[in-house]
Amino acid sequence: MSRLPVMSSKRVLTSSSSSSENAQEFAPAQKRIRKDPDPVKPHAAATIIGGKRPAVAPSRAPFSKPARGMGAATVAVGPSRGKMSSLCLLPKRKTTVVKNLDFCYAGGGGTTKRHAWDLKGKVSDMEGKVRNYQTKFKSVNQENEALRDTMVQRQSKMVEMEKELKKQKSQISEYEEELQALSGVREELEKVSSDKSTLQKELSNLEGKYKVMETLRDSQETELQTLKMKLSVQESTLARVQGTLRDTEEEVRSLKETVAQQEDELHAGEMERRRLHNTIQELKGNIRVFCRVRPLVDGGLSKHIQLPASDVKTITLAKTEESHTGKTAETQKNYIFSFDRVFGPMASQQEVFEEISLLVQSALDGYNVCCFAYGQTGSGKTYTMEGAEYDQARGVIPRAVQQIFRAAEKLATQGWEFTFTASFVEIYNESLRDLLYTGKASKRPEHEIRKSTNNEVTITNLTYEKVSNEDQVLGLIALANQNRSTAQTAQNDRSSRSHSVFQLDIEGVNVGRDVKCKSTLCLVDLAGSERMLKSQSQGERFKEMTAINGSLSNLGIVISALANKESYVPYRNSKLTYLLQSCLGGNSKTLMFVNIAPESDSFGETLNSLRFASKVNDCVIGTASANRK
Ligand SMILES: Nc1ncnc2c1ncn2[C@@H]1O[C@H](COP(=O)(O)OP(=O)(O)OP(=O)(O)O)[C@@H](O)[C@H]1O
Repeated sequence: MSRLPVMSSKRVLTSSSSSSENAQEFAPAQKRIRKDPDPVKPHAAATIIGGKRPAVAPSRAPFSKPARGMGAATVAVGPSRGKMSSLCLLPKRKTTVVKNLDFCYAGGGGTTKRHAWDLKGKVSDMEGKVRNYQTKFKSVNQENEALRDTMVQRQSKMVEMEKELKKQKSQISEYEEELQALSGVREELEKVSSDKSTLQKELSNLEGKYKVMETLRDSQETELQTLKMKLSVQESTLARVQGTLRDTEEEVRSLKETVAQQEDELHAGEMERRRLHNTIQELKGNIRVFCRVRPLVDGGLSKHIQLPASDVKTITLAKTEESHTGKTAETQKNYIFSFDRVFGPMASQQEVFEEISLLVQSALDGYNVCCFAYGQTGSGKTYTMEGAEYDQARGVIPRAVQQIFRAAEKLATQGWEFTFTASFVEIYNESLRDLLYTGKASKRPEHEIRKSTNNEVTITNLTYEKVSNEDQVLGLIALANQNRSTAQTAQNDRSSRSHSVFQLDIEGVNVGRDVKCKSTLCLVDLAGSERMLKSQSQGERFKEMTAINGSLSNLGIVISALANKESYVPYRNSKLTYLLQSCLGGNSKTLMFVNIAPESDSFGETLNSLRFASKVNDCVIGTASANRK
């Protein structure tokens, strides 16, 4: 900070001013000193003759010319040369000396002119002149001494001034250094100044922005005020709503409690319904037989089948025989059969299904259910099980599937979750064929029936398709029919001579109640049951008939063994009974349709079918228990 420019500048100015003063005072002296080395030769100065020279001018010199005017005076006795030199140092003094000399000379000349003979007088004049000169010389010497003193003083002053000059010079160099340093400072200053201008620009920009921000802030403050007002309104609304919410929450809580209570009741009711439903089914019999009479092709009524209007459980098969004796015209033999339900030719698909829908419900409740259609070819088995395309003609399988998915949806509201797996298999000549197979015909795999340790029956390499809705199942049924018709083209009436088994595995779980159930709904369209005389059947047809008759009669034997609670039930004797094993055992509900063809020429087969069905109907399968955990 000691190098503040202003202060330094002042110092410089002060010094230079004093220096200049000194210089002014000193300069002339210096000039004079420089001229001095050449001793002044006083031009027109008097030639001073030393003391050695005769004090009297040569006698030859005429008195008429005693002085030379402005020319050099010849002085008889004068100061030494050195003293004269000293005198000549100062021009002014020189002038004075010259004047004096002139005066001296003129004084000599101013004396009264003596006669040539007045030598005494002349000597006296000359002596007077000498005395004058001596006096003058003394005064000049004194003056010279004074001048010398002055010169010495001046010289010492000059030395001082030189010292001062030296000092000033060093000061000047210091100042110059300082100035140089200051030039760096100036650069810095310039930089600082440029920075300053940049900063000023930035500042002005920022000020502009600040103004914008201020405007924005003002508008936002206004907005904030508006929002605060709105907020206060909202807060009061919120407080009101919160009050309402608290009330509502309280209400919801009590409603939830009610709902939970009702759910408990509902679940208990559902379980009770299942129990009662099962009781009813058991009372109805775990194996039930429904008889269904197909209408005649021309729509008329069959004469040999009688269905009493008041009784829906009886069917009478009447046969008129001629008397052997011929005395009476005709004798009529009636075969009366009772079943759980007999459907006449006018019974609709809906009517038939209503009777079995209770069993379908049992399947969802966790009971194995098996429903199969038995009867001669063309008696209406497929119509009963599958029906036709249009809605009212839909058979048991599509209706059962629809009922199951709808019921599952309803049970989902009570916490039940169901998974369904469908399979469709054909048994032809005691071999299994996957009706849901979609691969190449040449790569059709072989199938075997396997029974697991927990008595679950499965078929190897069979397609088990996970389904979650009715349409998916209908798609699979269509695929199965396509597969069957392909096989049928190769072999006439093959579908009549094979059993088709549709199985829907149902698994239900109610996590909330920790309840599970598992069951299988098995819907079977059996092969035609007509007997053929061995003599009339040959080759492949004979083999087919043997297989069909074998499996159907074994079905009868199995049912009979179950009814008699025999220790050994020959399930393995045929593929059909082995496959239906879990649906025919104690833990199952079985429904058999016996389909009747009304034509007179089918009388024998009808009688056989009714006898077979009657035998099944007499069986009471052990009390079923639901597959629950
Ligand atoms: N209750 C019924 N009402 C109207 N038509 C029926 C009825 N039952 C069967 N039919 C018709 O009779 C014909 C033969 O029926 P269906 O094919 O169901 O017999 P099936 O016993 O299945 O024969 P197959 O053993 O050859 O398969 C079909 O045209 C079918 O539409």
